Amino acid sequence: MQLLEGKTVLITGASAGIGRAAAIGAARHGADVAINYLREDAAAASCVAEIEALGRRAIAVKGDVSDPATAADFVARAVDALGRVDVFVNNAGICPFHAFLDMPVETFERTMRVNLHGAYYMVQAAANQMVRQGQGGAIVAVSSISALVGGEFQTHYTPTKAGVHSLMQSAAIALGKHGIRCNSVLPGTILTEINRDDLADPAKRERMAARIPLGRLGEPDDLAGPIVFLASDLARYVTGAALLVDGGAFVNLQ
Ligand SMILES: NC(=O)C1=CN([C@@H]2O[C@H](COP(=O)(O)OP(=O)(O)OC[C@H]3O[C@@H](n4cnc5c(N)ncnc54)[C@H](OP(=O)(O)O)[C@@H]3O)[C@@H](O)[C@H]2O)C=CC1
Ligand SMILES: C[C@H](O)[C@@H]1OC(=O)[C@H](O)[C@@H]1O
Repeated sequence: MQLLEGKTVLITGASAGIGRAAAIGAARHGADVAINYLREDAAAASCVAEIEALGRRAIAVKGDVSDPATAADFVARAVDALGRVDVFVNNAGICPFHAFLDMPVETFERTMRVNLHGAYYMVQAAANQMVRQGQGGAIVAVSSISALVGGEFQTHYTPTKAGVHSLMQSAAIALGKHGIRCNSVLPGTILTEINRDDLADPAKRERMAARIPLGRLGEPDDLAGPIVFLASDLARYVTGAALLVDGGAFVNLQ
């Protein structure tokens, strides 16, 4: 069953990791896809090629989500190329691990600007396009288990993920009257570039894996299904919700 047949999906931060898996997952379910990315031209082009090989249309638009102008540009170029916006996935994010007491101001501010401000500008631009189209839509934000729990070296990061989760709750209220649903996914620890250095320490990696009832750290593709589901009409009465995708890590106290 193709859950996104005939839909156009926009995804930020989709040259790699979770965003890329979601982009390809959406294409497998029949969607045309526009991806945003920051630096990796070749990776973005290969994501586009993979989507086209599935028989779907795709474009890649380079831009820094922390710049408000990027949001308007991404949506406008996606509409030019693909015609409309049915689904928006806010995924781009960074997590430069650092201790709290000597957190550099630039690291704190950059993390806030990319993860939270970027989400705000992008969700707002996508929602305005959906309202103009007048046929509703679905917005899925990639928050995190870190919206609910802390991390010693993530004091700048976890508040952004709580903020994204909260943004989806308020946007669900603001946009319900337009038929636009807003939900978040809360991934646990997923093996990507964002945590490659952090998990290079075998002891930490084992400790993280040991608390997961399903017995392994996550892979980007573990997020594709939940994101496609929330984006699809199967979830037509789901809005303001948050779906943990963590192998059970959050509920595993003892
Ligand atoms: N991996 C994990 O364990 C978890 C991740 N998450 C969240 O998932 C999301 C994706 O992370 P993940 O796939 O792991 O990370 P990756 O580092 O693998 O991918 C990050 C993606 O975001 C893009 N990106 C980074 N900064 C910007 C920016 N300023 N503007 C536009 N694009 C940008 C990158 O583009 P490029 O490479 O081209 O520069 C890349 O495509 C993040 O929001 C993260 O917080 C949540 C919970 C757990
Ligand atoms: C990057 C981390 O490994 C990852 O990011 C999150 O949001 C999770 O909480 C993990 O800590």
